[in-house]
Amino acid sequence: MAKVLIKRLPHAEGLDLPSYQTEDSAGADLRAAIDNDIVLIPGAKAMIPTGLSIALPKGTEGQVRPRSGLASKFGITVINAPGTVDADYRGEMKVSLINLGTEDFTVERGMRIAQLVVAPYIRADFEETADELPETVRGTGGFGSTGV
Ligand SMILES: O=c1ccn([C@H]2C[C@H](O)[C@@H](COP(=O)(O)OP(=O)(O)OP(=O)(O)O)O2)c(=O)[nH]1
Ligand SMILES: [Mg+2]
Repeated sequence: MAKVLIKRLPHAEGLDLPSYQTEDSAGADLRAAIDNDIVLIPGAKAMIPTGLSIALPKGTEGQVRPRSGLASKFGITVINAPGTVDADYRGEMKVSLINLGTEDFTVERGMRIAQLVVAPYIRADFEETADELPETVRGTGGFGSTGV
């Protein structure tokens, strides 16, 4: 368990903090901190505020991922999935939703719209080389090179 400090902005007053729904859930659900309903017509997108700013531990990122129920039932997903919340970001966390379904979808205040996975990452020290890259069996094969 990593301690993550959260700052609640005024428009998140009364809403639950991100919460894990079961003991071993990887994602903590994020809630919509909106005053009025937002109707997403098919194809429409909207940036939904969470009303929260967070300070993730150094060396971790927040991955903003879709909820599979909203995606499979209604076609509601996160446009930039997985969104990246940097450990040094102190602005409001937001969720970019899009309606890929065929019906209008109404986002209501407090609705659990996406989930946040806190994950470790490593940073690369990118170094250009004039030599060949280390050889591998795969080589340049990709994009279906191993068949379906
Ligand atoms: O789903 C998301 C994705 C990003 N962010 C915030 C936190 C993140 O640290 C910041 C920047 O995100 P990103 O690097 O993905 O966007 P960018 O377009 O590269 O913006 P920037 O130039 O600010 O890095 O925006 C969110 O609140 N939700
Ligand atoms: Mg960026």
